[in-house]
Amino acid sequence: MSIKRALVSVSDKRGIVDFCRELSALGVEIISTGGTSTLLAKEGVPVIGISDVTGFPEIMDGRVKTLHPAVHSGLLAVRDNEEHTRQMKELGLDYIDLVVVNLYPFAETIAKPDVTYEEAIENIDIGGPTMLRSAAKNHAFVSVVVDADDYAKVLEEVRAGGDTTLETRKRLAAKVFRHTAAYDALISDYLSKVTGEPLPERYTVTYEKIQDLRYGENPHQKAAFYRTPLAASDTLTGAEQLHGKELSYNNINDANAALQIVKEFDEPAVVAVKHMNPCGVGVGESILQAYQKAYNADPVSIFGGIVAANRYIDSDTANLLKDVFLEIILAPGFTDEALEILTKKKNIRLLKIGGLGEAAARKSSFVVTTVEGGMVVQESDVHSVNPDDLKVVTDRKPTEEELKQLLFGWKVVKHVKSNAIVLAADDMTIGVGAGQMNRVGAAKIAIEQAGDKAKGAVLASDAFFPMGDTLEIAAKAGITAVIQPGGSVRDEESIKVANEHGIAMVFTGVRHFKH
Ligand SMILES: NC(=O)c1ncn([C@@H]2O[C@H](COP(=O)(O)O)[C@@H](O)[C@H]2O)c1NC=O
Repeated sequence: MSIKRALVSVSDKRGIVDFCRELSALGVEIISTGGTSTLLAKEGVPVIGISDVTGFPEIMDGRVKTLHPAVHSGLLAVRDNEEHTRQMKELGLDYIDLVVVNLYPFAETIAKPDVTYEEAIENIDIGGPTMLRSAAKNHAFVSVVVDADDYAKVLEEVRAGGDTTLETRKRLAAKVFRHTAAYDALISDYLSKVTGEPLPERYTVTYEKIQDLRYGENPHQKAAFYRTPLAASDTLTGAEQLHGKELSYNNINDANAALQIVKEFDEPAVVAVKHMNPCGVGVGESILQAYQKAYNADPVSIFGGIVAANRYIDSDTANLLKDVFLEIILAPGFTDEALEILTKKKNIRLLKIGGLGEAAARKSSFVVTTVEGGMVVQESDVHSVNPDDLKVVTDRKPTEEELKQLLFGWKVVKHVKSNAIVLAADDMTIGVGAGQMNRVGAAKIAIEQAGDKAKGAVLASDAFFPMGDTLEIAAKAGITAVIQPGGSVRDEESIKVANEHGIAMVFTGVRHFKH
């Protein structure tokens, strides 16, 4: 067999003229639709209009142009089936051996901030996917190209043997079904959101590959990095890497964790992360001051960590950062001087992430966690506490300064793996107890890390205290104020201990488990 007839109908017209010119030179007859055929004709590529094949005009603003038996019989006929061949002859139909189609730009359309519902709907391609599916189903005989990156390979094979190989056709068909599935997933996602069904009976999401990773969490695990087609610019998937080697799987997770925490703050803030937990968080009047606090919070753990800042990194901050071994620094940007200083370090990765520090309310999205055989999906935890909603449950109210530190600690503890306790003082974390199997254990770790600094500091707990023991050790360490959700049947026990030690305690009414 050889490719004699191709149907070409593309929205993204990059590379199409050269591809068709070559095909034509190889003796392939080109059939095409409205805009594509106009372009080909203008560029001097011989082309037959689709209406000449269907005997039917392109109608309804292009809604119906290739949806015709003359097209789909030509694509779907099983060439070695006598009955199919007989029917084709009887009806005067011709085979189509190659389909080159890419679809209306639905993703780009709905990404536009001012897109109307009508515009989105009009950009749902119907004829294109129908041709792609027909051709892909019949890949035993028909070649189908949905990605301009495959033009070269197809040409190479047609040049060499008049047709593509069955192996290539199978590969192209699989790619088509991935493409149409992703296209439909995006449409269904858009409509589910419009109709207010974010967790429908079928969860059809689509991701596109950013890059293969060298390995996963460990060197024996394969891994790749994907993004949703509509990822916001202030996400890791939208980061611009300014310097350094490729991100690793662990880098991506850690950087993402750092990013989520730094987004909590409107004022200059710096977050240092190790193994997806914050080891140091600081806020200050400048990014330099915030970094100094984040560093001093735990000068040991920051080694080999990831640092996220919500302001430009300046030269003073860069001069301090350069002396620490860090995997990544991510920030909304770096001054030229800072870049000059930091790019001297070969092994550091510098990421620029737009939109940080702009104090925009955090948008809720959905977080997927796989379990063997399935997954669980939940809204992301973007709850932030309003100081007016805090309930003082102790005899003593927190002072203004205590309240400030409590709210700071609360923003951080939300991002620490449960059970989580964070001690804070002077706008920085001084002790982080993460991922413990009991709350008092997390408190012990945080208190031990803080040492003498625990005296006069505040404590934030991601969930309520099931008994009074955590308050006991907090009081012993010199903690003066506590923030926690409340809601335990034994809240009274903790309140009693707090009152006995003059601790001011507030309830948020909201829990921030993070597993
Ligand atoms: N309606 C149809 O029969 C139909 N056939 C092909 N298309 C699409 O029309 C686009 C190309 O249009 P044009 O050649 O007019 O620029 C392609 O994205 C193709 O997928 C169609 N459009 C939408 O459904």
